[in-house]
Amino acid sequence: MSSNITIPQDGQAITLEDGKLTVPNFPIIPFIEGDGIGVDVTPVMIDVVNAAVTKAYNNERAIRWMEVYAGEKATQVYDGETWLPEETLAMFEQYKVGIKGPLTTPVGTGMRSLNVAIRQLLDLYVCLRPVQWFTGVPSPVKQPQEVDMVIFRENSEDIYAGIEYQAGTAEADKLISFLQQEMGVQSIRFDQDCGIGIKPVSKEGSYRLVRQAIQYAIDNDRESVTLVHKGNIMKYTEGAFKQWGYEVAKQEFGAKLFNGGPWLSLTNPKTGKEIIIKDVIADAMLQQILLRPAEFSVIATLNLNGDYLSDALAAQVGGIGIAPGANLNDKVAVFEATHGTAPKYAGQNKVNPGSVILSAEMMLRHMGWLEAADLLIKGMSGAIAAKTVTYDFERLMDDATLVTSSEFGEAIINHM
Ligand SMILES: NC(=O)C1=CN([C@@H]2O[C@H](COP(=O)(O)OP(=O)(O)OC[C@H]3O[C@@H](n4cnc5c(N)ncnc54)[C@H](OP(=O)(O)O)[C@@H]3O)[C@@H](O)[C@H]2O)C=CC1
Ligand SMILES: O=C(O)CCC(=O)C(=O)O
Ligand SMILES: [Mg+2]
Repeated sequence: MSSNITIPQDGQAITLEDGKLTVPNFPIIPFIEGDGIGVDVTPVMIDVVNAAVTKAYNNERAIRWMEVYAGEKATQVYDGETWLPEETLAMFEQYKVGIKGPLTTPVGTGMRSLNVAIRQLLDLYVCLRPVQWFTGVPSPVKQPQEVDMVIFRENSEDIYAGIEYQAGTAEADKLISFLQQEMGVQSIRFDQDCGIGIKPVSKEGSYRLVRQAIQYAIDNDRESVTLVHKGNIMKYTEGAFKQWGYEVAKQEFGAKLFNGGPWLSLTNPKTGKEIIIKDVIADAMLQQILLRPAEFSVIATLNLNGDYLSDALAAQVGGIGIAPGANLNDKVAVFEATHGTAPKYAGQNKVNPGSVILSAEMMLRHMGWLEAADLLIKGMSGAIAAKTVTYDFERLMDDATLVTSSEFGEAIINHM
């Protein structure tokens, strides 16, 4: 099949050797615009990043953006039925660092999530979502400055694996019969017209996620890693995740019992400080993050818990309009907003582009372009402090000036 992607001729690929990225001065970065509000936020992100890079490095460095396709735009560019072209995945793999806008997933019917498919097909097993407050952002909590957490959400397993059968199908009936007849299951309350799903959680998948979370705590001088799970109810999936999390802390990082256990502690080899490894059951965690946010720093959790937790925490610091994220493995990184396609606002130049812009800030840091990343934060802080904000913040702030998505981007650039 011929390609629909135009590779910038004046750019070079980012490469990886012995786990270290080599970033040329004119790197090619693949991006997916995204469905719905993708058209409102992604072009603003590109303008803001270009401005930060130009300001930081004059014209000695610049990103060569390369559009790749997924979602509705892919169906327009390809043959009408291709939602996630193979060459899109191949480009992310080849160019090592990319970024994407949100993609629509129909509810209760239709195809499975393209966002989840990208993570699974590229085995981007860490979903990294930092949650931090910017001074002046309206928040429903009294002390949003106490929220400073980094979520490591397992991104390749759990019920997001998509092993799920619709009620009334031969597959659902077969699986239910197997469970009842061969496994002695008696607890399926209504076995007629019953949908059924499976939740795979492995030792290897849990180990690699928690390993990254602990390493992050070491590298970034964080005081704790909290394993969040629902292991009292789902003993051999969520409970096993907790067990394996403690195990990896002991076996690979030398963690020891803290005050007689069950929590652990280890000495950060870089700072000599203590890092506590603890666990909290997921429902209790959702109240703890509201009542005692200062007690949590790095969080490691399974896919569904991480999805819920990241939106709940985002609300405490201004909402999903400003919450960034990244999907990572040891080779490839695809940065991505936390929010979805917000269809009711699509094409209105209204929503907050902050989430994908801050995802790009994480991307610049990942590339080692720290000066540009810092400028981006400076611009965002300045725009918020000047109260030139999009509708989501404006409706909660006194005396704020309401701006469009693109005007917010301009305000960020003006404050760099
Ligand atoms: N990674 C991805 O690509 C994701 C995709 N999705 C998909 O997106 C679609 C819509 O999902 P939905 O549950 O409605 O979630 P959305 O995140 O799209 O929107 C929910 C609400 O969040 C607020 N919001 C979202 N984005 C912004 C923004 N940039 N600026 C300001 N406010 C924002 C709006 O709140 P208000 O109404 O208060 O203004 C909006 O109505 C679904 O198909 C879903 O599967 C969902 C999440 C992630
Ligand atoms: O893929 C989707 O449609 C939703 C995914 C999601 O909510 C998330 O990753 O946070
Ligand atoms: Mg989500």
